[in-house]
Amino acid sequence: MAGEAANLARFLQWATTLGILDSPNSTGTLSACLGLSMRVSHFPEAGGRGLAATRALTKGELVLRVPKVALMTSDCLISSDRTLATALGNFNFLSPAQVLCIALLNEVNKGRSSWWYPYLKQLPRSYDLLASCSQFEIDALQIDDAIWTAEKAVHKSKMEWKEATPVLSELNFKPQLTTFNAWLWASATISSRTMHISWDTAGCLCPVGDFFNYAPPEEDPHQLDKPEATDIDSFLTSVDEGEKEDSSTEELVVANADRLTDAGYDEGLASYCFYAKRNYERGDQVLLSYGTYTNLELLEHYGFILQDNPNDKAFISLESEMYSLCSWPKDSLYISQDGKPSFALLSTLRLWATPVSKRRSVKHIAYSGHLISVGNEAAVMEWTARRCQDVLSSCWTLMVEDTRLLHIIDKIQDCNGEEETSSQALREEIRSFLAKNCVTSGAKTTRSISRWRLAVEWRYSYKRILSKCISHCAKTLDNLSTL
Ligand SMILES: C[S@@+](CC[C@H](N)C(=O)[O-])C[C@H]1O[C@@H](n2cnc3c(N)ncnc32)[C@H](O)[C@@H]1O
Repeated sequence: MAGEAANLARFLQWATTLGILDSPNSTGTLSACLGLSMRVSHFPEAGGRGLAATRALTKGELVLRVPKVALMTSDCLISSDRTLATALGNFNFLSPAQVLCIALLNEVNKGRSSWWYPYLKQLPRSYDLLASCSQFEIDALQIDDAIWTAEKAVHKSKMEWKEATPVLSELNFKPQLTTFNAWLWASATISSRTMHISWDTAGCLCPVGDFFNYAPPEEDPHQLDKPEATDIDSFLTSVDEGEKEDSSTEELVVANADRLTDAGYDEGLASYCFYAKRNYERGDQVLLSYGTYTNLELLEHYGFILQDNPNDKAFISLESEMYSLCSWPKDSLYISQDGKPSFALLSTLRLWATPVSKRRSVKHIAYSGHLISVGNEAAVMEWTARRCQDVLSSCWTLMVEDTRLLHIIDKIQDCNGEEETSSQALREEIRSFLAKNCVTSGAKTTRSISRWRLAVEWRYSYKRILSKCISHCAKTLDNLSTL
């Protein structure tokens, strides 16, 4: 801990000399890069190390400026290292992210002699991104879609590492920096800490700017959802309105493409600039929205999830005919965090539940988000609830068991020993974890427990969405039965 504090102090001093500054109005030489608007603090429940406001901050205010010279980019690392430039020159098939990974490891390999040493020293030692998960941790996700995503992430990392291996050898790195674990560390650093820049898709590492923890964007103006039309008023309206233009799917696809951020590189100021996304009181954690992410995406790219993520979604497998019926993109067919089917999913299900011969004539109603008929709506709700229930039943633990398991994992983390449980499924899962981890070192086990916990938390949050959806369907069916 003392070492960590010393590393942080040295890093902040270094950052100050580079002109990183948390006040846009200060002039002259400052003794510290932070303190005027924010300070480094610890938020155990919301990201660990982060930035706290040292005064009231106003929404839109510039709270941090990181000059270009302090941004770690592939360009700057390569241009200052001829050996690296030559080695990379022989392997021009590598992606920008692979190049940045290699350049980052190259700096780590230099140790104290790296100009970036103070920055490198205070980076996290390990991460909990999906790509770092063992098969046990992946299986703990329980849901096929998530397991597939995690296995794909591991596979992708392995492939990228293998492709990069000849360059790592050519650069004569210390053996421990050529391993897959070292690669995972570098790629997780890049995935979870880089900021967008227009001149390199790999982004840049932004000292101090990468201390901001995440909060989801307040609202997502690009959501595909439209107002729901499940009630009888909108049903009647839709019948009165008659034929309407189909909603433009193209527009919706384009709308989902760009991400929201409250930071960006400012050419005029030649700095990366961070703005307060809302008003903050002194002591509040100052947060940044890295973008709009589901919990699975947060886990994949950043290694954490949010208990209450307004952008979380559950994807359920649909009949193949459903995908071909609709022109919405696949990723718009989901159940939202509140348990309601997305606009596109509901429209698709309504069309699918219509007899084939009638689909053409009701397509415009379905695509404008309106209920087609009471019978159709009831069929849609019954199908949706059944599909959600099937997924829940296919999981080897119930939600209540997941909650219990989280409690047990906390006890294991606190070294309080074993907890009794009457659930056979939980006993199996705990036994399997202990069997796989008893031979590994303490630090490794701690990481593994933390990733196992994340997987259980994730599956619980997914099941909660499905269970909310079942309640939503039951409520809608109830309302329909009174019509
Ligand atoms: C850009 S860094 C933020 C600073 C980081 N906490 C640090 O100590 O350097 C992003 C990482 O912080 C953590 N993080 C950020 N926001 C979080 C949140 N709301 N909840 C939990 N962890 C969070 C995750 O580990 C994520 O990968």
